[in-house]
This record gives sequence, C-alpha cells and structure tokens, in this order.
Amino acid sequence: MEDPWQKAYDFAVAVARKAGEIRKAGESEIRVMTKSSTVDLVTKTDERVEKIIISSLKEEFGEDAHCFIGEESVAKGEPCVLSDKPTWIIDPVDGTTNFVHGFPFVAVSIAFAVNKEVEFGVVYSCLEDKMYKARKGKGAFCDDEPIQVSDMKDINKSIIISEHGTDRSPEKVTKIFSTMQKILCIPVHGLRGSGTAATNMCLVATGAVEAFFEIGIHCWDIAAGVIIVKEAGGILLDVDGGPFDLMSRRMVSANNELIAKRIIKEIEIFPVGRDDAPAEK
Ligand SMILES: Nc1ncnc2c1ncn2[C@@H]1O[C@H](CO)[C@@H](O)[C@H]1OP(=O)(O)O
Ligand SMILES: [Mg+2]
Repeated sequence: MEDPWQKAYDFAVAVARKAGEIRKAGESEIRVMTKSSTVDLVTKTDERVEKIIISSLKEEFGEDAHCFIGEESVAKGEPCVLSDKPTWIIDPVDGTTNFVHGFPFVAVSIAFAVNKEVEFGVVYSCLEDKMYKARKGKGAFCDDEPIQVSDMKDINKSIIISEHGTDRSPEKVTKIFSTMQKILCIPVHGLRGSGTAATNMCLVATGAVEAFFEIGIHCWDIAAGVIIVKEAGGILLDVDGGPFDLMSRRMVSANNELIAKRIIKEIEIFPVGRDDAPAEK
C-alpha cells in the first residue's frame, strides 16, 4: 500500500529548513512586541515565518485539505482545536525570547497529527543547524542519524530540564522554584533549560538529558517533540502521572517510566487553562 503521509513528511522537513534559513539570515532589526504579558514576546519574524510555512503547505496540499494550529494564528484569534482531521501544528519560532536576545537555541517546530495522534514531527534547531525528525513507527533521527534516549535508571545520575515560562505571578513562580529545589536536592547531576521546549525534547531524545517537564507549554511547542521522544524510545506522561494529553499544557517527557515517576513525585502542580478551552467572550 502506498504510504499516505511520506510526501507530507518530506515536505515538512524541507519547509522547516527553509523557515529556519529565513531566521538565520536575520532581520536588520528584530521588531519585538508582547502578547499575554510584558515577558511574553513575539516578533514580526514569528508572524512572517508562520505565514510562509502555512502558505507553502497550502500551496503543496491544497487550500482546504488540512487543518492548521499555529502559535501566531491562535494569538490572532484562530481556533485551537485538535479534531480527527489531518492537522499541522506549527511553532515558527520556538524560543522567541532566545531569538530576541541572541541566545543560541531557536527552533522551528512542525508536527502533523491524524485522528488526534501525532503522525510525524520535525524540529529544526536552526542556529545549531540540526534537523530532528521522527515518524510514527519509523524511528527518530538527528541529521539522518538514528537517535535514542538515555538508558539511565538512576535519578541521582540524571540531568533534568525544566523552564519557568512567561507567567510571573509570585504564586506560580514560587511553585516552579519549589519544584526545582526539590528536584535539585534529590540530588540530580544537574538542572538545565535551553529556552525552547522543542529543543528540550530533542535533548531528551538524544540522551543528553534524562527528562524535560513543564507546566504552561502549548501544543505547538511540543507536538513535534512528542513523536521525536517516543520514537527515540522515551515516554510522555501528564505531570500527575496520568496519560499525556497534548492539549492540556502539562507534560513530562523522559527516557523511561522510572525517571518520569520520580520527578512527578516532586512536581507542584498549578492550574493552567487548556489550549482547546473555549475562548473567553
Ligand atoms: N506561558 C508559558 N509558560 C511556559 N512555557 C511557555 C509559555 N509560553 C510559551 N512557552 C514555551 O515554553 C518554552 C519556554 O518556557 C518555550 O518553548 C516557549 O515557547 P515560545 O518561545 O514559542 O513562546
Ligand atoms: Mg513555542
């Protein structure tokens, strides 16, 4: 039987590279704006790159063949609902704050979901020039080399990634730092954060770190990373240990269940609205 999504997968890799190159070339001036708060940044590049990605995909596959969830389109009021229809989930610039400051981890993240399950994902870490990709049942790769999660089972010999997001209300920041303190004091070898969720997940997939968890991320930050981690042999769970839900804005990705569950014991959960929650009137 002909492989139904191979062409889309190959095209996604090409589009991610093209989008990353636009970014690498740089703008003479980065125009920074804010979204939900003064630390939630967006640039004209984010908007421009997302438009280029979506119009390239529409041109290739037809105007109405697929659905789209894109970070900047949702910010402008487009719906963020994952249906059973083939859906592209796009973050044109994951790590916008890094991009604005010249901190060298910025990724383009493109995922494709069918029947609400991610079929393939591509993360182009454009300043490092690393292309991560994975397709359901076909393995995970970095620059065409197979990648595999770490086989570490000992939390005391692990590196864990987390981020602190853009919500700076003291209650949330206190919970985030309390969780980080508890994890550091297990103790673990180290705590890290690249500033991009998509890249963080690829670091789990390559075995550079054992786990990455965050509350507050969005589906477009992690959709491609989800399949890359799974295909590299890792697991995804909710922060309460239940099944992972792409639209819940909560995630633990890890090399194995032992490490994931050990971290989950320390996570102080705080509420965040779902990505697919009905828009407030
Ligand atoms: N409100 C939020 N809380 C936590 N993480 C968020 C967030 N909004 C975006 N992120 C994403 O999480 C990572 C850092 O916390 C980045 O990948 C960032 O994506 P962005 O750069 O596309 O905004
Ligand atoms: Mg993002």
